[in-house]
Amino acid sequence: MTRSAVLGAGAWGTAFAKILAEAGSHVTIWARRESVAATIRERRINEGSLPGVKLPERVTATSDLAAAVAETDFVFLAVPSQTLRGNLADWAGHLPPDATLVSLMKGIELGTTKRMSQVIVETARVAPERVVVVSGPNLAPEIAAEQPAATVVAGLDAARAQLVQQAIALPYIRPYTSDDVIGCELGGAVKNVIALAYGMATAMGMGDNTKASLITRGLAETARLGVALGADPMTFAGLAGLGDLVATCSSPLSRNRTFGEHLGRGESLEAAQASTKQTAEGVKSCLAIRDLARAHGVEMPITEQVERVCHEGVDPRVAVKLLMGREMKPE
Ligand SMILES: NC(=O)C1=CN([C@@H]2O[C@H](COP(=O)(O)OP(=O)(O)OC[C@H]3O[C@@H](n4cnc5c(N)ncnc54)[C@H](O)[C@@H]3O)[C@@H](O)[C@H]2O)C=CC1
Ligand SMILES: O=C(CO)COP(=O)(O)O
Repeated sequence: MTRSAVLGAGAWGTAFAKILAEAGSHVTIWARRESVAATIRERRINEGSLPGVKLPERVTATSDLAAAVAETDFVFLAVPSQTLRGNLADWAGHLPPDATLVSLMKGIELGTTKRMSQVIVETARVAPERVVVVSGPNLAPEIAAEQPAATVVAGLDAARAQLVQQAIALPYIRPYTSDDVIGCELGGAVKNVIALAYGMATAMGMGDNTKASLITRGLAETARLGVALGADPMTFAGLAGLGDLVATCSSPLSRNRTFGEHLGRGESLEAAQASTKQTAEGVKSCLAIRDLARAHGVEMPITEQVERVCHEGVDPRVAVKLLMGREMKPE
């Protein structure tokens, strides 16, 4: 039987531990707080992150990192993107020498503009072939409720990607493999930014034409950046591109969309942060994605405006006017 560690006891790490255990792994969740680890161990619940979900017997938890990763085949990383580098700096020395490191995160690092797999390679000092990414339309509460969904397992080493695919396949999870790590990671990170815009549009009472336009043009700018970075454009028509974008934008369960709704109601960034507790990755990633796009000479007008609303105090209504008033061009 395989052994897996899930590092990060948030909504996704917890839902993913349930998947892994049901698919046959022994799973240890690492939680930062011992009280969270103890409740998972003793009562098999993580009420703060995934309320009402009972975890299988094969899931245990600890706040001791070395114990969590000991003798594991797979180490799944599910901490907020901006904390990954700091965490891995502490963890790198404990990781088993041949374990596959799997990123479940959807963000781009501030300052460096690196994708999560790049941060893992650099900080854990591992070969890129050891890193696999899982990304797709996978809202944690729906997955925990065992509603059928598909996802993508992307890796440079096809054999490792297939092992991860087998480790998470279930009657309600259909994983596809891919070799497009760049495309899958960008799809996951940029959709959070577009979902912020979608949430703003929703709160401003905008209709379905506006929302369809945002999704479509949001995907266009994601694919433009992806192609500039070497991604396969077809990835953006797949689960990690359009699939995740549609799920995140259309679901009231999305933290990014919900955060955007707060901003669309005229709240400041600080007020929105105070009323939403969980991670809304797009809020920070929009800055990094904007910088990445500028560095590659790629236009990302929606991302630029989301960044201005989030971090420069621009009124979302003004952002809409600016987007609509851009110079005319072919699609
Ligand atoms: N929730 C979802 O539906 C999905 C989330 N993701 C991605 O998974 C990643 C994790 O997100 P969630 O679990 O949803 O977030 P969350 O907000 O539910 O949980 C984040 C967890 O990280 C912990 N944490 C915060 N700061 C930390 C630090 N400095 N070091 C270590 N741990 C820290 C928190 O205590 C919390 O347990 C994100 O990149 C997100 O985009 C991907 C797919 C689905
Ligand atoms: O990535 C997700 C769904 O695939 C979760 O989206 P949020 O982080 O916006 O909740």
